[in-house]
Amino acid sequence: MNKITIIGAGRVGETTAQILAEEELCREIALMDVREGIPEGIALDILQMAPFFEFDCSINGSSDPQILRDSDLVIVTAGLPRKPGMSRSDVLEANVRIIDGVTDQIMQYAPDAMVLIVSNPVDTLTYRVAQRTGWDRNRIFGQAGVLDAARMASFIAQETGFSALDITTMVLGGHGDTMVPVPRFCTINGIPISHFISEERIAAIMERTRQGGAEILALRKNSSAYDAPGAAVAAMVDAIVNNRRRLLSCVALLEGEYGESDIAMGVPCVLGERGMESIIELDLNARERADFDRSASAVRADIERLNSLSLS
Ligand SMILES: NC(=O)c1ccc[n+]([C@@H]2O[C@H](COP(=O)([O-])OP(=O)(O)OC[C@H]3O[C@@H](n4cnc5c(N)ncnc54)[C@H](O)[C@@H]3O)[C@@H](O)[C@H]2O)c1
Ligand SMILES: O=C(O)C[C@H](O)C(=O)O
Repeated sequence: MNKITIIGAGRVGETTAQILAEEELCREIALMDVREGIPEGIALDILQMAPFFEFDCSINGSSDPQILRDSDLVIVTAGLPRKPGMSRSDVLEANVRIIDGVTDQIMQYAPDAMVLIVSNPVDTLTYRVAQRTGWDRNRIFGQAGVLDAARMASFIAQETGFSALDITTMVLGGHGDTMVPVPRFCTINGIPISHFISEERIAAIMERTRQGGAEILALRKNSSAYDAPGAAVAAMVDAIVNNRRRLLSCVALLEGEYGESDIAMGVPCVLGERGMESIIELDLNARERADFDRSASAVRADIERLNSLSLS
């Protein structure tokens, strides 16, 4: 891939840029932020890591949206993070106004790009970008399940003492308190986690996963998570850039899959060079289905709130 632009040079944007550079996932990284000087400063700082990490891609920053020109992929991390005690939905109203402006800039300067949304509430904002652009849904998708699955895998690694490398997890639904970790699809080198962990402890890990973002927010106080989120975004970029066709939980616009439409939420997707290439429909059991439906209702409530706002 030639050029990736990150809109929002805050904590998640900066961490993502660092990892993209270290892993040399494209030839050119651009950072854009409304805070003048900040994106330029971050770009210069990351560039000076090049001799240590041995990369030679270019990194530039600007507050001018023209920096978006020629982007193959745009990553959106612009917007407010929640504060302790808030839900991700509490920043919807502030962030949709930011996301609308950013979407218009992407449509003007990078009309052929794919767009990866990170800003919260990520399901509703991915839906919003899809609606506003009208672009094919393979080009518009969000990051949530890759991070949530990594959190669950790290908790399972702590619980069992096994390497996180061997742990595969799956988290579906909206990226909120109703997210749906699916233990039936969680394994340690192919062996179901129920072989190693009691039902009671699995339930505790599922709940800790649902609260994974809030746990970090409570500890960090002035900031929500950004290290693992940056790594999760980079993993998605790697799947696209290298056309790996990885099966990852992504926020995708549903068109009848899982019995849902006119909504975006976390489902297993194939991620490759064309972006969100397809959605895998799993045969959920009654319990999983009920949890998925509950999560869809929570996302739908946010979409209804979004639709009731007077926005241009
Ligand atoms: N989906 C996920 O898994 C996930 C994970 C972590 C964070 N997030 C979300 O990502 C967002 C960013 O989090 P953060 O910790 O980096 O916040 P932050 O405050 O550190 O950074 C946000 C940046 O956005 C910039 N910004 C605001 N309006 C802009 C605009 N119109 N154009 C360009 N830049 C603009 C701000 O100046 C700031 O630098 C939050 O909404 C947060 O909740 C999502
Ligand atoms: O918790 C948050 O608000 C940020 C992000 O969604 C996360 O899960 O870390």
